[in-house]
Amino acid sequence: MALLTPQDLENLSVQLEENDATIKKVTGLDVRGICGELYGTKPDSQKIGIIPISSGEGIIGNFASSLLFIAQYFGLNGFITEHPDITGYYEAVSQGADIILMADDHMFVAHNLRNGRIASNHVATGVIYAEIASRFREATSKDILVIGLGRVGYAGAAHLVRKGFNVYACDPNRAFLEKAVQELGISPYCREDRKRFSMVFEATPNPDTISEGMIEERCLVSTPGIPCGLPPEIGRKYRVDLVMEPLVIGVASMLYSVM
Ligand SMILES: N[C@@H](CCCCNC(=O)[C@H]1CCC=N1)C(=O)O
Ligand SMILES: [Mg+2]
Repeated sequence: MALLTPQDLENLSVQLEENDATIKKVTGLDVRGICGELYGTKPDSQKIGIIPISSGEGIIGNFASSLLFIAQYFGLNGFITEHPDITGYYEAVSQGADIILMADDHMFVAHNLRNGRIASNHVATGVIYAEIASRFREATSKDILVIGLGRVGYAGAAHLVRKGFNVYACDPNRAFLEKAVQELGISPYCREDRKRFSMVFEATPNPDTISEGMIEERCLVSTPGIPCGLPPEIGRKYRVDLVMEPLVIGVASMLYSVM
């Protein structure tokens, strides 16, 4: 799994402001509004214990401080533990954390100690970015394209199927595609069909996965993927809105889902 870098997390508040404005423009709601409708919850000043985890590739610069910014942005009472790992866990619980946020190289979780709910970043991120794409007010049909069927893409595709969208999907890994066809009933997207979409949810760790033949002249691309799947020249040539932000939107989805 691709890990965030400290550079990805610079200017997070600017990235959030720009993306929230775009989301509001194309869906009618901002991130708070969409998360509230998606999960039927709202933040209530819960205490958020942020625990740095030193396993694997180790602590990522800007990661814990970014989570603190996100908690505060959504009106929550965040704190970063002085120590990492188990010592940090003990500290967070002793300090009365209602929700624990911590990540190793494979899983990033939000665990609500009061109601027992737990969320993973990859599912919460897939769901929220798919949801954003599906709420494009100028969409011309219920057809939606999902690019990438890994942990994030699959979760988003499953969410869109549940919501009754016509999900077309592609992934270079044929086993991933087969699994999604079997389990979700999605339709494989083939370039030869020359079918164009006004809503695209992209969840791959590769650049330039979106080509001209895939999108309508007016289109919304929603992606947590790093680097961006939309080539800049295509974004300029067509009336494409892009929602792309490395962490805040996915973490908002995690937090709202465990409230
Ligand atoms: N152990 C490190 C955090 C590691 C996070 C790795 N996971 C990712 O980069 C995922 C989460 C969102 C996007 N990619 C620390 O505590 O500083
Ligand atoms: Mg995000």
